[in-house]
Amino acid sequence: MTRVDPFEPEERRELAPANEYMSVPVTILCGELGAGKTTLLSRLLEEDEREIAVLVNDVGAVNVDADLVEARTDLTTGEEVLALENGCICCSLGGELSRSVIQLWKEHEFEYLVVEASGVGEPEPIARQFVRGPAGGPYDLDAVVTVVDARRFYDRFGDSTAAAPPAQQGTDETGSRPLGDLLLEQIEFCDLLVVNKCDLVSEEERERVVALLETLQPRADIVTTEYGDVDPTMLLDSGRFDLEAASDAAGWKQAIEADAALEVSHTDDHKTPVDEHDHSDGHDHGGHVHPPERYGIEVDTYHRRRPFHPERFLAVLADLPAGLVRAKGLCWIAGRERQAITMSYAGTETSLEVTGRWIASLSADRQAAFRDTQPDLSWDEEWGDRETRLALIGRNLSMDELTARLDDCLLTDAEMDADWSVFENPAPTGMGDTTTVSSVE
Ligand SMILES: Nc1nc2c(ncn2[C@@H]2O[C@H](COP(=O)(O)OP(=O)(O)OP(=O)(O)O)[C@@H](O)[C@H]2O)c(=O)[nH]1
Repeated sequence: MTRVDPFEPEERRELAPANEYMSVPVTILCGELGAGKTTLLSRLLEEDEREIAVLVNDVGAVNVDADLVEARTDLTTGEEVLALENGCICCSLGGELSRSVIQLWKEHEFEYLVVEASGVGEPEPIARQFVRGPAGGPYDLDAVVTVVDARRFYDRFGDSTAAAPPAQQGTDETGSRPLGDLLLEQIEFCDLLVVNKCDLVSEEERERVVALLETLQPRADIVTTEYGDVDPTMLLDSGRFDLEAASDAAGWKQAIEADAALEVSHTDDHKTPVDEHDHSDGHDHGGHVHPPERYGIEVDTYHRRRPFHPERFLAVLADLPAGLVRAKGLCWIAGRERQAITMSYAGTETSLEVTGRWIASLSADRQAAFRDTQPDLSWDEEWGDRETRLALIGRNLSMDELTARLDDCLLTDAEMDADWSVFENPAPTGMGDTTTVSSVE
């Protein structure tokens, strides 16, 4: 098997201040394993006249992608393929990725760089390398593009009432991996969504996929296609990327921010936060901006200032309704008074991860410092900023029922006065620790 080696140096360029050279535009291509990234890329290399360098990263020793792309690429005329062989881009950030792209830039003349992120790479840290990292000098991030397999996406999220999922067609050599957060993170952090394999879905199924994607990611443009047949101008030099906008683009994040903003606009009403069940009917959306409800797709938020009983909450997480597509946000679990825990559900599993500390668990000085910088932070005299605020995105499911089930997990008044440390508690404790709960169908 021939492999494209890290290149023999031809002429070395030296890094100079950014204004002394034209930075090279970069498109990052993400998407689940087998979604069609390589197919799309091969077409792009064929159709675009420019000299395009390609950085492929893949997990595992055999870098099939690099070989495939190489076979379609004429290295002598300038299109270059560099394989990152030592694992995944996102695990070697700041190290191998930056070194590789800078080395590539120094040693080769090319007009455009495409980074094909493996199906398991998180797009945001990769993108940040090209904005804030050392690669931000010679490169200019133009767009993050995520390729979605329409068939597989529909089968996972499209319609829970369908009798039996259609047989896998085409190409699913990787088998059906449990859908982790990653697929949705790739959808939620991008500028353009390419819905590929549309030959394997009906028109109605395709429309449902698009409607769900629009809900999960209201900011991205969406194009539907077969065999990656996308106009190269959609992917290259599109000028779409904006780090701040991309970081805030996720539908769940927007729902939570709208909910929090609504609360701020209603502050001054001196509620007793511990007893505040402000969405108890599940429909108190006030001024939320929700996408039009199509195909039964709905976005809701759940906000409570009373902790969950750990065992009851985990039992509900193990039995979430099939129509729930995405749930994400911070939760307050009794017995974890320091840990701000992010709950993230993406189709089959929920992860609970300690992603920070409640400000209320810091020293008085540090609390004051944080609260000075966040004047809008709602604060309870007894519990401070501890709260649960989740975005819920689903289709054909009763949000009222889900809300009621979550409410049953909240501590009762008697439990509020009990010793919380005696609860059986599988929730994570250390920063970065994660507990994963699989939904039993
Ligand atoms: N039916 C159908 N098959 C497609 C389409 N696009 C790509 N394929 C096939 O799907 C398989 C996977 O496509 P790739 O382009 O290798 O997917 P990838 O995202 O690069 O996959 P990884 O490298 O594993 O991450 C190949 O056999 C393609 O021929 C499409 O639109 N329709």
